[in-house]
Amino acid sequence: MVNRKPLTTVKLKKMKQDGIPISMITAYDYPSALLAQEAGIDVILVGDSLGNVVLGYDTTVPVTLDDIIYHTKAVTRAATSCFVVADMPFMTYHGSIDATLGNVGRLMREGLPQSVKMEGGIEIAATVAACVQAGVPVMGHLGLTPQSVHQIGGFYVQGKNAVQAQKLIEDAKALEQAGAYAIVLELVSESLAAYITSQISIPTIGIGASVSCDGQVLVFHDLLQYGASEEPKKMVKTYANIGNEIRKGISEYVKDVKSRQFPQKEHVFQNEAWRE
Ligand SMILES: Nc1nc(=O)c2c([nH]1)NC[C@@H]1CN(c3ccc(C(=O)N[C@@H](CCC(=O)O)C(=O)O)cc3)CN21
Ligand SMILES: CC(C)C(=O)C(=O)O
Ligand SMILES: [Mg+2]
Repeated sequence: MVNRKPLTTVKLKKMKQDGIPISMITAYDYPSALLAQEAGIDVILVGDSLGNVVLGYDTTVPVTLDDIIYHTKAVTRAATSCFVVADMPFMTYHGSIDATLGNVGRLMREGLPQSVKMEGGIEIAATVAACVQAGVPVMGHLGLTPQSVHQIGGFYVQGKNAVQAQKLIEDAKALEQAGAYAIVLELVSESLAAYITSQISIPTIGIGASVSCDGQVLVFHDLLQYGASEEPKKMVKTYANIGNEIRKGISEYVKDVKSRQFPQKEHVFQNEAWRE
């Protein structure tokens, strides 16, 4: 059982200075958050990837603020010492500052995470600054930003030419300037991730962005092979195959039910008094 003092944005920034890598994983419910915490994870992300891995959508676009609040509530009931970040869903932080602060406020009050995450750079810098001024820590997210998949045209490596790379570098600096305390870097080359990491004082947390980042994040269902039996993406290392374990367990159960091998005497209550 892990029992540590709660992590804070201040400590996360100090981890970069001290060269201590930040471990981050997504989780979407009570048991997964509890297991991640017991395993010693630093940061839990209630990612909008729940649209893919929990709700069965093709993209994160259909995920709503209510979806994220519902799952964040479950995660924060379990995560008492991990730092919990919740994704702001598609288009919930692109209206007026008032509307954005209303959405951020609902998520913070109802879901009780320590922080929110937003995709984008210079375009959302003023929004990030407004949230930080309101007392809400914001994690940025650059590189492949899945909420913009229809604009990008697919889930591709980002920052491949000088113009795109320069934009990413400026985005990272703008987020730092706006008061973000960390930035997820998704699907960028090793050298570009290393350069961005060296140019800002806040930690970068990579996914498909090399070991040069200050931390790493993966989707729970990807690293544990929990769910659709598809080829793992290049950026994923699978550490367990719980999908196989679950399939095996359930098929044994089905076999036992069909052959009347379950339940056995030990699973059943005996009482004759009702006859009298
Ligand atoms: N299960 C899951 N894992 C994720 O990491 C994830 C989601 N869902 N949903 C939201 C976004 C989408 N993400 C994705 C989706 C696809 C690739 C992918 O197919 N990447 C290719 C590289 C393509 C290229 O070479 O440009 C790969 O082979 O890894 C990567 C990240 C990351 N996020
Ligand atoms: C892939 C991570 C960074 C994310 O944004 C998510 O899980 O939604
Ligand atoms: Mg996300």
